[in-house]
Amino acid sequence: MALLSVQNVSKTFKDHDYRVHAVRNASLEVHRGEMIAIIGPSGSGKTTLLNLMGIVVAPDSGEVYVDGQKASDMSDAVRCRIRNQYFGYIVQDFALIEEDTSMQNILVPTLYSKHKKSSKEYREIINSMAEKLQIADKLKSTVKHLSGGERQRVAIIRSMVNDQKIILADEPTGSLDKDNSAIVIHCLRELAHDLQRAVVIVTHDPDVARQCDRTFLLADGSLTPCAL
Ligand SMILES: Nc1ncnc2c1ncn2[C@@H]1O[C@H](COP(=O)(O)OP(=O)(O)OP(=O)(O)O)[C@@H](O)[C@H]1O
Repeated sequence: MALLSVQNVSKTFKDHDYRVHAVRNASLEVHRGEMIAIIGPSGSGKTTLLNLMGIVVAPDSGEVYVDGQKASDMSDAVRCRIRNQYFGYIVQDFALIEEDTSMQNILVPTLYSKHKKSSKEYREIINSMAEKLQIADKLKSTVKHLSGGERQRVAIIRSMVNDQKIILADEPTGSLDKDNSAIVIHCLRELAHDLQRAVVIVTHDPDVARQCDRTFLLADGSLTPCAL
């Protein structure tokens, strides 16, 4: 069974007097252990599709299933719990708390977790991931002193600290140079292939998309598989 199944979803926004068809009848199945890229021009609906996949936004029509559970059947409380339990988000501008340390930022999702681990267990997970991502020495640093690549690696650890199974990354390399971009993509590949998470990356960058297992093109809200 697919970990995340998006079936014929559409989303329209009303913008003053006219309607914007942000996503039209899109379908996609995401499995454990794979990294998927969604590419497309600006305004083609990529962020909206990611929000639909992450059950942040409800579709006008169509359905989203998370690990077989139908999103439209969930109460607000259940949807919120499923979102926290299953999804990790990585966004372009990192969305970190600048005045806090890397460790404090990474621990934020654990504050809302229903299945709390002991602080020793969290420390072990975080230290092992930080070693892999080569930022173990930055865990006690204040985020405002970190480079862009370091911040993004902190955001990656935060996205998986609660054992989230699906990582949704919106332009995760958008503000990074080539070297840092390569490190971040390498980390996301490890999350997918070694740790069996499902990773979905929205990107403008064909080089990033080429490193994914499958690529889809979103054009004017319509999603189609694409070979690069
Ligand atoms: N809340 C909203 N209200 C009105 N229109 C919206 C809203 N959110 C998105 N849109 C419109 O829907 C379309 C798709 O937007 P979206 O942000 O999903 O595109 P995108 O592919 O992620 O763009 P970019 O690559 O520039 O970030 C755009 O025309 C956008 O203006």
